[in-house]
Amino acid sequence: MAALMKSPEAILKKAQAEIRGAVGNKDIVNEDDIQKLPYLKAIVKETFRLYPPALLSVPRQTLANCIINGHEIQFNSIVYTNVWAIGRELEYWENPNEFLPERCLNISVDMKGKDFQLIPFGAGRRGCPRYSLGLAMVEVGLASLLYSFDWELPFGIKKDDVDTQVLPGLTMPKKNDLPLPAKNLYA
Ligand code: HEM
Repeated sequence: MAALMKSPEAILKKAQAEIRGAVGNKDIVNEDDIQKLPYLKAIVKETFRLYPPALLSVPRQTLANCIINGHEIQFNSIVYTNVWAIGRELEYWENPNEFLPERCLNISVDMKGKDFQLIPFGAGRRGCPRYSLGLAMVEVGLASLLYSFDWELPFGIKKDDVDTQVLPGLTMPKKNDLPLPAKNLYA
């Protein structure tokens, strides 16, 4: 929501038009609806790229000496993958620090752990085993918020004032709350 509220209003409006068009007057968004919402899915993917909930992977231990990108890694080393930095790597992402959901429309890169430029659910045999459930929870949750409510910034707060700072830790909680007045369309 912070990334959306910081972005040009057209992104939020486009997502809401897509969701409301697909869900109609059904009053509730369910998992089947999500397959008809490519723009919503692109927003979620772009959000996971910029703000992966776990910015470092769970550590791994090497079983043998190896060389990665010219760096010698010794047997028995503990290795962390910086998922946050990979998502902002210029080699893979143009204007990497910008929130641009359009870039995630029609790309083959998915988040299941086989495309290493986007690994918010980790990768390999210890990658997240409930990837599909986690992703569905976020997609249905966000789609429901955008379907049922119109959102605006608190009085006196401008887009540039919305911060995306996070606190350090295993996951990335938002540092400062963003209170958003919501208008329920279906009340
Ligand atoms: C948005 C939601 C979620 C995100 C972003 C997420 C992310 C992750 C990440 C990054 C890892 C470490 C992967 C690695 O180091 O390669 C992980 C592991 C794991 N996740 Fe998730 N996860 C989510 C939801 C869930 C849910 C809903 C469940 C269970 C119902 C779950 C269960 C697990 C378990 C059991 C592991 C450890 C797997 C292992 O060590 O073999 N996750 N998750």
